[in-house]
Amino acid sequence: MSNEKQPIVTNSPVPFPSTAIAAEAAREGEEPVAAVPEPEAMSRDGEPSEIALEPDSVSGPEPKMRAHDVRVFYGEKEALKGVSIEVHEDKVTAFIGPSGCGKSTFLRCLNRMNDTIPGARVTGTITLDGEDISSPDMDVVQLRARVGMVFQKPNPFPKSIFENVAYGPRIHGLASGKDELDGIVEKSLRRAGLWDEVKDRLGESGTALSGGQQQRLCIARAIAVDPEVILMDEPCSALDPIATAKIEELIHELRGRYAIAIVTHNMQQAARVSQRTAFFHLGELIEYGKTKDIFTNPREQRTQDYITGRYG
Ligand SMILES: Nc1ncnc2c1ncn2[C@@H]1O[C@H](COP(=O)(O)OP(=O)(O)OP(=O)(O)O)[C@@H](O)[C@H]1O
Repeated sequence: MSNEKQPIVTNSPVPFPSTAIAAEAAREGEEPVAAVPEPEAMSRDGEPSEIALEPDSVSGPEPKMRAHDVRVFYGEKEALKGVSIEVHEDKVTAFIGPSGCGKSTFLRCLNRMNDTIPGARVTGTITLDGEDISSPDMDVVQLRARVGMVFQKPNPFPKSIFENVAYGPRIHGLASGKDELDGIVEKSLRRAGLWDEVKDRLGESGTALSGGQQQRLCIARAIAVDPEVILMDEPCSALDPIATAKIEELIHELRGRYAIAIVTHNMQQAARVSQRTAFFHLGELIEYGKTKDIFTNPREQRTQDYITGRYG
């Protein structure tokens, strides 16, 4: 068999239902490609790519979030070098690339989590529904409710399952009374695919759940404040294959209700769950496009090398 351009979408180590997700991901993509390559993207022969588009030339529906020329500095070091990309409401966008290429750094830009890192400085523009998230008018607490985050390691509060989910709606004043709060907790746990497993033990500690359940609890916690975007930073890397499959299935179900961006080291996972993929390398966005195209017909040699396992 030829070694070239092996599509990896069929190479799933995780059983059904993720296989079904992969099939859908592979079918996905009749709409125009919202490709926004890094402006300096080079083609395989080293010439500037003819198909590189300026970010503003992208057609199609207005993205939920748009990043333009985003740079991140940790002290003097430029960790992210002018990234322009879009996150769409009805799509899962995967960020892939070798360790240290800036995936998590970029993800954190989308809800200003880098503000919490001493010495980190972000330039460029990121909009949410057209509104600059760095503007003085943007309340960062509200922003992080609208753009929620799920981390690599499940991090439930050391509180009850109920309180883990109720905490956010309570501090954001989303429920006018106990019944409404109960309703939000149930709805969020249902959407996170956890309700049936925990409905009889809501008073137990969230930390007593299995790793996969904890991660779904963290997703329920993010959902409870009614976000528009959910950012996931390697949400399955601490989970076994069965728990991973459940999270992937959940991502599939949540798509459409929330814009989702996911950082993953696992290319099969990116292929299974996403409709758009962005490949980062050494702080640059090398290529961004339909997941199917990135994995079966990448434009850039560096993408091809990465997805075929030549480095990373
Ligand atoms: N808090 C920080 N302070 C200083 N440098 C940092 C910090 N966080 C990340 N970096 C550096 O920024 C670069 C990008 O890191 P980042 O964690 O975003 O990459 P990544 O692609 O998510 O990596 P991984 O896949 O290993 O998690 C790396 O060189 C990293 O060392």
